[in-house]
Amino acid sequence: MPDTPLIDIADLGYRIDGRAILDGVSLTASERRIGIVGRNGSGKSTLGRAICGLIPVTGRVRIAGIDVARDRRGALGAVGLLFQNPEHQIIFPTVAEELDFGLGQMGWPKPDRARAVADMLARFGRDDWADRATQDLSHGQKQLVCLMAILLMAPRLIVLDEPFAGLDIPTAMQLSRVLDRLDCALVQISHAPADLRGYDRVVWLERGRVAEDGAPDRVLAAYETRMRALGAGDAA
Ligand SMILES: Nc1ncnc2c1ncn2[C@@H]1O[C@H](COP(=O)(O)OP(=O)(O)OP(=O)(O)O)[C@@H](O)[C@H]1O
Repeated sequence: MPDTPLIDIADLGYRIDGRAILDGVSLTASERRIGIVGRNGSGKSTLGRAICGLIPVTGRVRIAGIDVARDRRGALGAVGLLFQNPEHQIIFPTVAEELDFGLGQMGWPKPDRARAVADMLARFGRDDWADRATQDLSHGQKQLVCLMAILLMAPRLIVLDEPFAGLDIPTAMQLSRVLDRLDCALVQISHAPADLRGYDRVVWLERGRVAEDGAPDRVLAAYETRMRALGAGDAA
């Protein structure tokens, strides 16, 4: 289906206690690198979860043609989410078990899973991590485990929720290189324009709605000007 957009979102809505968190968001996109910016509480993480089919929204969310909220198994091969906090993602005591889980969910036989997990660890030069306790890993190491777990499922799209938050400079540079090399499409959520340098398209969310959508230079310049104006006053 060459004409199927990678991201097909129409009139997306999500409410908590009657309050609109996402309100009429529409986005059709097939770019490889898409940024989502917006200030704290604008709905970025919620949109990320909606793109992955993890929350009950109104409207349409299709990723690579898959209705991600209804077709959960199909969604695993379509889109993966790197959570803002890896503590919220990791559930198993060892790295190998953590990496194995998603493939099990996808129905892979055990020997194939073990081979794929070993290959993934080798790809990142972490062959000795299989039996490491996940709870003993640093924040950046946990994040890498989460990213490896997603890559094993080979989704068409990965949503990264503030992936650089809390990383020191070398770890951030390493992650940046890892992300640059990925073949799959990325949606990166950030409030730092510098994180989205070189991206193909940027969507600016404001109070759960799309404020601007388009070329990064234009959207990020408008976003930064607006954020600085807000920051200069005391009412932000
Ligand atoms: N479980 C929840 N219960 C109540 N309100 C929530 C819940 N989850 C999100 N919200 C509210 O929804 C709004 C959007 O939150 P969201 O986390 O999507 O914003 P964000 O743009 O990712 O923010 P940040 O940059 O601070 O991470 C916020 O006002 C938040 O308080």
